[in-house]
Amino acid sequence: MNPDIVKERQNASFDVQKLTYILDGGPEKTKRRREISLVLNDPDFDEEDPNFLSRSERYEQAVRKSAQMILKLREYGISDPAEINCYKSVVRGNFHESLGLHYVMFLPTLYSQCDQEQSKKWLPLATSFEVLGTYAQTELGHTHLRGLETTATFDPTTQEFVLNSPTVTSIKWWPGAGKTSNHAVVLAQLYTRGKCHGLHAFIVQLRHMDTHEPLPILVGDIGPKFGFSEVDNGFLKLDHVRIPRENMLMKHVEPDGRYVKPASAKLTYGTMVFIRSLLVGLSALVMAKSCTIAIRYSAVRHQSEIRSEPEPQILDYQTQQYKLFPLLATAYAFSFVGQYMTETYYRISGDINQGDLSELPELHAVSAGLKAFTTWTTNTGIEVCRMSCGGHGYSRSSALPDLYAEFTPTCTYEGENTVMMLQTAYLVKSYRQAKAGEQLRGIMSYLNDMEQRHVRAHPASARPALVDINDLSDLVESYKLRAALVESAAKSIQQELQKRRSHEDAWNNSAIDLVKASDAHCHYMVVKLFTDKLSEIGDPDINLVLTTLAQLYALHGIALNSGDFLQAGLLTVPQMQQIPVRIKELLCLIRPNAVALVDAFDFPDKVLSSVLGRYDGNVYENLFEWARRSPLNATEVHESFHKYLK
Ligand SMILES: CCCCCCCCCCCCCCCCCCCC(=O)SCCNC(=O)CCNC(=O)[C@H](O)C(C)(C)COP(=O)(O)OP(=O)(O)OC[C@H]1O[C@@H](n2cnc3c(N)ncnc32)[C@H](O)[C@@H]1OP(=O)(O)O
Ligand SMILES: Cc1cc2nc3c(=O)[nH]c(=O)nc-3n(C[C@H](O)[C@H](O)[C@H](O)COP(=O)(O)OP(=O)(O)OC[C@H]3O[C@@H](n4cnc5c(N)ncnc54)[C@H](O)[C@@H]3O)c2cc1C
Repeated sequence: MNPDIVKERQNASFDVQKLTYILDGGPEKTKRRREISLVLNDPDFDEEDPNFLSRSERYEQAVRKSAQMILKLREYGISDPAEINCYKSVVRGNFHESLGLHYVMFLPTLYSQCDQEQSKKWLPLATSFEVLGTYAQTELGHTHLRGLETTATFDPTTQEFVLNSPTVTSIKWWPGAGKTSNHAVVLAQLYTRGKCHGLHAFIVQLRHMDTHEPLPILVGDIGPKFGFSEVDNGFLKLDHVRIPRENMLMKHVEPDGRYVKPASAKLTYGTMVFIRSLLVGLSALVMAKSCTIAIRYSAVRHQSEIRSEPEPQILDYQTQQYKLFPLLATAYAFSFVGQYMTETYYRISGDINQGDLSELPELHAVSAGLKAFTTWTTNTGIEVCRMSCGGHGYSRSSALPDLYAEFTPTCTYEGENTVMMLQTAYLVKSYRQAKAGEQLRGIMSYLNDMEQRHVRAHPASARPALVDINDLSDLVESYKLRAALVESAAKSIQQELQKRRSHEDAWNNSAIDLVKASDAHCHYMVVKLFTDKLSEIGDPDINLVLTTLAQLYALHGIALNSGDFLQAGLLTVPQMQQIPVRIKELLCLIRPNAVALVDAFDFPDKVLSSVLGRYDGNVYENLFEWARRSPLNATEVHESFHKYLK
């Protein structure tokens, strides 16, 4: 064990184990997660580092691993969806898998959209992996759902739907598992009796069940990408492909071609809401991994000098702390927001299953906004962690390049982040409702007292200094009032309408304000949920260290967005000048606990897959060993010497 890291652990002021329990949701859950993590000792999962393999080898390795995972899940009797998720994220490490989409999109779509008869047919096939599925929605030319071109036309004479990609731009593009899957959920515009009824989901067989040869359908892999090398993102061109009427999910077409409206057309989009909710938790996980790597490495890396003494640990540099500790605070904040998002998703989808759709718009708005907010923040955070590791952060051995490349598409898939932020129609609607005197419930209820607060851009000098920057509840209140930026967005729309612009143009001309409002709303939610969590934590040592992190998260966010807080008169200039001073004090308070705080995330070394983030801190000898495994070192003299240099 590296002596620096031993010393760091001795300095901790709290019980790491107890904090792990809080993150997991209780000691029982930690125990179970650790039991599941033991699978890492299984020799069947001993693999070469994918960074030393070609794309085709990586794909093959991932398929082998996916198949092994399925067999082991059965062998160990793991069937609870949360446990399957845990098991898979342990085994998968930092990479995605070819069968990932079957689990996260295909199966959930079947679970939520099959009727009884369809469930009876498809669920046994899909859960036994005879049917391997993908989710084909996006097209070469479109992702906006109303604009999708693929058609499904009902033919009552044969009781079939005819699926067609009428143009090049309508070719399905991106769906994972282009080479792996034999079925797809295809999203297409439904036509029956000559009328279009909008987007619906259909199950389409793509490949022969024994030979895996494609049916008369063009299907394949779209080629190498920024990351996701293990995943065979695919294309799919359908040329008047016929499927039985029973393959339409939720069956909205009667045998005579009559269309039966669903309770809400948006239920077809349910799988996206599910994944967006999951991505909040994934952001927390990846931020936590990145911080673990960068903070442990910063504790064992010595460089330059502060005083004329031996080289200090780089974690002692104030600037290093300023780069990393706000991200550490963010990892904790997002962990609690992830827990909230999961609970909210299951609560509201439970109500939806019982026929109560009243909270669907809020679930959609919250999951879309938090997905965008947390993935954007995490994406930039991983890169800060990588940079903070200097040159070694650039090596794939650090895992940070892989974490970045695998995570960055979360800002794009399941709804491009700007587009997701623009799903703020709900916010503006709520604002208008509150202004009209309606009492809002839930997370939007803060808009109820907007009129009394009069939060508007007028001189700060005309306002009382509301905020004690050392008081978390005051900071939460400031974020809440800043979230009233929605008022500016609503006003911008109003002004555009007064200029006789159409509603659509008024919306587009106010889009920057709308995204800002949405961002401020999400930021408020994160600060509030983090602060609320503190009241549940009885252990005084843990409460203290998490309170310090929550204060840092809140103040750092104000410092980054100082213009908003000053403009709205929520803070005075002298208070704003106090914030950097307080932030520096908080960095000093966090410093002795930094390593213990990342230890509490409890990532086994094999899951982190990072030479820099090793628990024992023995970085240099392992970096050397890792480099020696590089395929370029397989021979002492590379063949290119004989071919070109000699
Ligand atoms: C510790 C915990 C660890 C947890 C770890 C968990 C591990 C999980 C691993 C997860 C890894 C995942 C790996 C996945 C691999 C990649 C998967 C990628 C898959 C995809 O990308 S699939 C394709 C996704 N595509 C999109 O998301 C398209 C985005 N576009 C849209 O959604 C729509 O076009 C848009 C922008 C919403 C507009 O919709 P549209 O209907 O065209 O527009 P309207 O203006 O007509 O809207 C009408 C109305 O409906 C409301 N609306 C829209 N969407 C929804 C919805 N989903 N639900 C409810 N309501 C919705 C909208 O707000 C409008 O409301 P109004 O009241 O204003 O009428
Ligand atoms: C790794 C990966 C895996 C994927 N897996 C799947 C899958 O399994 N199945 C599937 O169906 N799809 C999948 N996708 C596709 C993914 O869902 C889309 O890429 C995503 O929805 C974004 O759409 P787009 O690529 O068309 O971007 P575009 O919508 O073309 O975005 C391009 C730019 O235009 C801007 N823009 C677009 N619309 C608006 C607007 N209304 N207002 C303001 N700005 C706007 C965006 O902000 C962005 O800056 C995957 C994508 C990736 C990268």
